[in-house]
Amino acid sequence: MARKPGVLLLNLGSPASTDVSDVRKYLGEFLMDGRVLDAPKPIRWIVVNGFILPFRPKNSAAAYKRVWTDEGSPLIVKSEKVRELLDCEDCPTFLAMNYGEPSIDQEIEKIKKQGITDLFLMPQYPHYAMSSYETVVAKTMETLREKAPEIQTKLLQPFYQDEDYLGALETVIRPYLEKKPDLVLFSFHGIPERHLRKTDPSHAHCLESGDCCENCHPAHATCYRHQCFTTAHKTAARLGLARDQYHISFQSRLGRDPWLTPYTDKTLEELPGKGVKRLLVICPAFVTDCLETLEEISMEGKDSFLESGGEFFVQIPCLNDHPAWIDVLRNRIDSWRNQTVASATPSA
Ligand SMILES: C=CC1=C(C)c2cc3[nH]c(cc4nc(cc5[nH]c(cc1n2)c(C)c5CCC(=O)O)C(CCC(=O)O)=C4C)c(C)c3C=C
Ligand SMILES: [Fe+2]
Ligand SMILES: [Fe+2]
Repeated sequence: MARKPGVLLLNLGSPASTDVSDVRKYLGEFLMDGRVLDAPKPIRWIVVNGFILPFRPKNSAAAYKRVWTDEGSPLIVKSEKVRELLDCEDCPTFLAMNYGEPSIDQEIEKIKKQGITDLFLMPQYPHYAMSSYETVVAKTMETLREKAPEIQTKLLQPFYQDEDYLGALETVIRPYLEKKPDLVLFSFHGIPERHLRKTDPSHAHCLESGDCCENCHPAHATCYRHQCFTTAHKTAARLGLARDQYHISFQSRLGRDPWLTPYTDKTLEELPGKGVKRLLVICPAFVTDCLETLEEISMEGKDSFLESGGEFFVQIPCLNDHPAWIDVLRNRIDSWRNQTVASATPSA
């Protein structure tokens, strides 16, 4: 039977609009995900509906309004551009979001209708976290099992130390070093410390000592903290940055539980007092600019750094549709296609 390959890009998703009601619907779907808020379902329901949804949607909607474009959510618009650039007739590319639209469900329907036999799943998350990579993969695999079990799949692994991804980051960051920063801050999306312990298969390694996530350990196949450190250290090495020329922090904390530290918001307030006046910030956990980079860092973070005595602040854009990143994705797709065709061709 003739094989028909296709690609499915996966990301987190945005509300349908900046209306408070749409933001509430989106946050409800997002936060009722048991891999995001991992309390038992009835408790999660009470926390989400009793304590978060009555208040947060109004503030989040205001934040989304600050970054929303005429075409829609930056995350969706930029992801769609990437999809268009990768799309081709003999290997169509689809885009689905874990929450909101385009949904995984509707895209898998489309994929099925187009007769795709082999699907390359490409989660746009460089690092493994149960609240990002794991949840989008779990939902996609469940949907495929239910709607299209006949489709063969291949899954892109977390690419936090892939030399091509690091090379693309280097290409994007390097021109900004001409601005002579005092420091480069690598700010990653945070996660609760509890999640790190849960995804440690040994249940005895991560966060057990200060440098546990810096060392080699089998637990690191699913250790978000180790993977973020690795991305930062390897990118810094490519850029020729010494250890005192860059800093690593974690942003976007939600709730009162301890999350990975140091926190980006506190770091931005403290750095000017430590003599850092000129700062570059890069957010490598996001391949696509979104609310958390464009509002939390470029607006809120910048204001806070400058108000604390900083003099120069630039947030380096995410990889988005940069040609260096599109090349990386296209190469991954091409090598998968070559392997798929080769494995489908009977040997003589
Ligand atoms: C980079 C990977 C991400 C991880 C890990 C992650 C964990 C995580 N997030 C929340 C809560 C929220 N995140 C929100 C927005 C958001 N988060 C990511 C990525 C990761 N989240 C992205 C790409 C975005 C932006 C979406 C966009 O539309 O631009 C939000 C919504 C906005 C807000 O109200 O602040 C919430 C809420 C938790 C609790 C969590 C880990 C447990
Ligand atoms: Fe998030
Ligand atoms: Fe670890």
